[in-house]
Amino acid sequence: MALPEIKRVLLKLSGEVLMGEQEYGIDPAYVARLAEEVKAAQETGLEVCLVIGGGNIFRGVAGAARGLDRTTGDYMGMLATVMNALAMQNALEQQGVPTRVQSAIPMSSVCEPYIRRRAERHLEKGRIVIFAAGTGNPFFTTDTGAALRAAEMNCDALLKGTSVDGVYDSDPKHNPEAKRFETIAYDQVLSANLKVMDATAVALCRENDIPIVVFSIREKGNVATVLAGEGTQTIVQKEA
Ligand SMILES: Nc1ncnc2c1ncn2[C@@H]1O[C@H](COP(=O)(O)OP(=O)(O)OP(=O)(O)O)[C@@H](O)[C@H]1O
Ligand SMILES: O=c1ccn([C@@H]2O[C@H](COP(=O)(O)O)[C@@H](O)[C@H]2O)c(=O)[nH]1
Repeated sequence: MALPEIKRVLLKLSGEVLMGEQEYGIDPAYVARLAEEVKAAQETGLEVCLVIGGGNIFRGVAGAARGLDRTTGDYMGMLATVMNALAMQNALEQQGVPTRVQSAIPMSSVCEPYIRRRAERHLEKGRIVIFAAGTGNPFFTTDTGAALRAAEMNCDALLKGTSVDGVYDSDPKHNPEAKRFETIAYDQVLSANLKVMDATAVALCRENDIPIVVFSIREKGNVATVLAGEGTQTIVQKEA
C-alpha cells in the first residue's frame, strides 16, 4: 500500500546521525548535510516539522545505569535534544531557511515554548518548526514526542530517519539474517515487540492513523527518495 498524499510531514531524525563519524556530539558538516536534505524536502512544497533525538549527547537510561536517578537522566536527555535542535536551526538558517525552535520545556531566552497555534502560523509562513525537548516529560522518548506533535499538527506522515533502513523481524544489528518488511501493521509491530520505535509512539500513530515510514538517514539524499515513494524503507500503517 502506498502512502497517502503528503502535504505536511513530521521528520524525526535520530540524534545519533548528527555525530557523523565521531563517537559522540555534533559534527557540523554532517548537520549541514542533513539541513540540505530538509531544505530540499521543503522546496518540493511540503510543510516540514522536525524532531531530533538526543542519543548523540545523552540517553536517560544510560545515565540511570551509571547512578543518576532516571528522571534526572531523562531531563538531561531532553536538554540534549534542545542542543541538537539549535544546531539544526543554525544549519538551516545558514542555508537561508527560516526556522523556529519550540521547546516542550519552556526556556524563553533560548527558543520559543511549544504553542501549537503559533507552530501552525510558522508553517503557514513557510518556516520549518523544530520541536525540541520531546514531550517535556521523563519516561518518554523523542519518538513519542514526534508522534505526539505529528498528531497535534495534523501531519500526513511521520518519517523516522534512523540508522537502519526499515523495520525487520528482529534487530538487524544483531541478526544478519533478519528480514525487512515492505509494509507492516501497527498491531504487528506492537504484538511482536519490534524495537525500532517505542511502543507508545507506535500506539499514538495507530490511534491517529498516521503512517510511519522508517528509513536510513545515513544514506545521502534519502529524504527526497523516500518522499518520492522510492528506495528502501518500511511503511507502518493500519494494514500490512
Ligand atoms: N525489529 C527491528 N527492526 C529494525 N530495527 C530494530 C529492530 N529492533 C531493534 N532495532 C534497532 O532500533 C534502532 C533504531 O531505533 P533507536 O530508538 O535506537 O534510534 P533512533 O530513534 O533513530 O535514535 P535516537 O534515539 O538518537 O533518536 C536501530 O539501531 C536498530 O538496531
Ligand atoms: O519526551 C521525552 C523525550 C526524551 N527524553 C529523554 O531524552 C533522551 C534522548 O531522547 P531519545 O529519544 O533517546 O533520542 C531519552 O533517552 C530520554 O532519556 C524524555 O525523558 N522524554
